[in-house]
Amino acid sequence: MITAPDIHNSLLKTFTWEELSKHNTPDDAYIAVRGSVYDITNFINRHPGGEDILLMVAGKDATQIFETYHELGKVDLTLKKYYIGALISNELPVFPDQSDFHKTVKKRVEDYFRKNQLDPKNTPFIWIRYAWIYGLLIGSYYSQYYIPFVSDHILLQVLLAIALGFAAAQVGLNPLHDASHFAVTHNPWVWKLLGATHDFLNGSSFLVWEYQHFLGHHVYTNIADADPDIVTGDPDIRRIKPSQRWFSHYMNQHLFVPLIYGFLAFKVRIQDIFILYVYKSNDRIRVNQLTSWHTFAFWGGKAFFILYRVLVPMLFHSAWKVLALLVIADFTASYWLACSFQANHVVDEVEWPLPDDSGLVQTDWAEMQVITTQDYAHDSAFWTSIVGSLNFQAVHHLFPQISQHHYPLIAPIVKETCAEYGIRYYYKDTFWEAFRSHVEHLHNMGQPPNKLD
Ligand code: HEM
Repeated sequence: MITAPDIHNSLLKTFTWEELSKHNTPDDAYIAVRGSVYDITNFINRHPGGEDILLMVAGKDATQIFETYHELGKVDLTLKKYYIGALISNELPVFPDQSDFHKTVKKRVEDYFRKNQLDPKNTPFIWIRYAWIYGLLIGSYYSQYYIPFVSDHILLQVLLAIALGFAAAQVGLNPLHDASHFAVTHNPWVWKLLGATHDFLNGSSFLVWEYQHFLGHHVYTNIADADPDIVTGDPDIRRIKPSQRWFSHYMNQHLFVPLIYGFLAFKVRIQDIFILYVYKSNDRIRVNQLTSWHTFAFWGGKAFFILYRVLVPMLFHSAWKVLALLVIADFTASYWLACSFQANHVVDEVEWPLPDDSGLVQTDWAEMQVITTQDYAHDSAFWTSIVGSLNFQAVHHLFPQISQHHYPLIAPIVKETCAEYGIRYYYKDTFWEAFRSHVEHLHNMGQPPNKLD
């Protein structure tokens, strides 16, 4: 754990979170870790994990991210060199010092890779998976519109649109997701390029996903007003967390809410623009200045998506047909993604932690990752391969920096350590049971609160 260097108290410079937030550019970058502030401006372009990561966390408290993405204590001495003062207030919830469970599970998993001489991020199998995903996407797109026999039969086109939607979801669940956690190779350029395939092939921003998922959801899982995945209005279309006010239209939400998940992909493409250019924030997660690469990938991706999915096909087919096939593919991708995300966290069994009045979450961060998560179907190679290993969600939340290919190998270590420390591990035997518990959760959250008391 990082502690402030031994400096006389009178020399200690202090920063509020608002002051910290102003130091968020490449020429002036501070971060906070465990209540200490560090000026990392001169380290940014020397960071072995690449510049982009540090530019996203600049001006923020990066405690959990810093501790997750480095081996236990390995880079603490490097960080200490940049110490400049203490953080005296917090923008978002903070967590207690790492518990014994947290340190033990991390050490055991790190030892496992050392002992077996395995590289946590490199495995040839993942490239085979990426190859069939990109192959399916390009093949189903091309044959749907440009191979004469196929493109003359609407039924075949519809089937290929479904295959295209499935492949688009797989891009999200695999290369995009792996790259956003730096879990494939040690090369920041590989992460950048794989991430950009989401911009160009799916029309959705890798950068916005990073802010939402890597900086938001993974740090503040299921914490209301901090986890961007569970942001809701008041009232909203759905009630998913106990802290939300109840309105009568939630009564039958379990019947209609799953139907609207089909609009996810469309919503995200539009929302991206507002997050980066209008609000400059993804709910409570502030967005920093964009690099020229990010600007290129964002606008280049949107333009290429419209070109290859709408304008070029319209040269060969009627507009209504192109739009109908786009909607079919989008609905397939959206349902696939939404259903697998919801089955992991928005379910009855898991916890919905809230910070106390001082902003402190009472549970250790790693323990919180386990108790806010539901796993399923660990024994099914089929489900593991088609949900991008998200059925090992607890392992993924504790060790997002490790290749998904290794999750089945380290899951027993995580489960045993949880059992040893008395930490509940929520598990369902099948995906369908896990998804059913999402629908049950919607049903229960839809009832007037005192009816369930
Ligand atoms: C807080 C956000 C940060 C994240 C998400 C992050 C992420 C990473 C990642 C992914 C790597 C591994 C690259 C690889 O796969 O080989 C890495 C390596 C490294 N990072 Fe960071 N980093 C962060 C901040 C920092 C800071 C502030 C410092 C020090 C001032 C630092 C020092 C290092 C060092 C020394 C390494 C090499 C470690 C090794 O050899 O194993 N990082 N970081």
